[in-house]
Amino acid sequence: MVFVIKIGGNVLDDPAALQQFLQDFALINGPKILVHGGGKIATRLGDQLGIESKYVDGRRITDDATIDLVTMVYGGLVNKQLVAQLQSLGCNAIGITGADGNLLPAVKRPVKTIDYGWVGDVKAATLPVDRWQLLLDNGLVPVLAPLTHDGAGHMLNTNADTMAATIAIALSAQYPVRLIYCFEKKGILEQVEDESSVIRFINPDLYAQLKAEQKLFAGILPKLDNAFDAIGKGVQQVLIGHAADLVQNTGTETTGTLISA
Ligand SMILES: Nc1ncnc2c1ncn2[C@@H]1O[C@H](COP(=O)(O)OP(=O)(O)O)[C@@H](O)[C@H]1O
Ligand SMILES: CC(=O)N[C@@H](CCC(=O)OP(=O)(O)O)C(=O)O
Repeated sequence: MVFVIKIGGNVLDDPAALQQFLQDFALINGPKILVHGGGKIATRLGDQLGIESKYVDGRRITDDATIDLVTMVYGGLVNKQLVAQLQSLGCNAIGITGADGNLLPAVKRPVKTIDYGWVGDVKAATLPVDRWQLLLDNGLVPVLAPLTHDGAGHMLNTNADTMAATIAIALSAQYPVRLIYCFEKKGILEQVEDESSVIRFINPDLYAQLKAEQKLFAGILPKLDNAFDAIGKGVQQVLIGHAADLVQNTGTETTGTLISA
């Protein structure tokens, strides 16, 4: 089993929660990949530099100044701090973006009604699975920043949830894969303020119902879209759960919200 694990911005921004998560991640046996976000940190550093953050449908509008900002923040600061922390825990992390080794080819999102700027779209079919296998077979643990490139010399800002789903889909042709989205809540919650209201299993019908009841909003919507896309394209299991529950969620008795084929 390969674990593709995504860690989101709220946990990255909480040093104690992050330290616990990385300790747990380091202990997972077998091949694993960590995909990280960092939107919240980029927004804060952008504010300090006078670069305003604008989002449409959960995707950051990425102009010239913003692509430089996120390349520095995601590809530099966040990625390398994660690698250093994992190395200190005995985990042989190798920090990369989708541009490195052309591991995650992308195209610049075409302008339709909205111009997202330097934002990348990725497709599982273009992923060089054999090159990922080279890393995994040699015991390296890829730590992937949410950046790709356009093949014409530009970096592209790319949603971390979508990158994790895309990698999981591509690898699922070769391995059983569990995709785990770790964030700061116990799972998809029936009532967002009530951590005891975890919905243990979700399918497209329940998703549509919860959406109609307006029980889901903001970042959880694209996360679920990515999760269902992954299941529809061959990933065996997707788990959405708390970063602090990672150990349990890599076992057989999971907690959090499970979506399975
Ligand atoms: N029903 C729900 N259950 C859990 N989270 C929800 C729900 N509805 C909305 N959310 C929001 O979705 C957010 C998670 O999405 P996002 O901020 O994009 O996470 P991350 O940055 O970790 O990927 C939660 O912090 C929460 O505020
Ligand atoms: C295109 C796009 O929106 N990219 C995201 C990439 C970071 C990310 O996904 O971070 P979280 O998972 O922490 O939200 C952004 O810049 O916010």
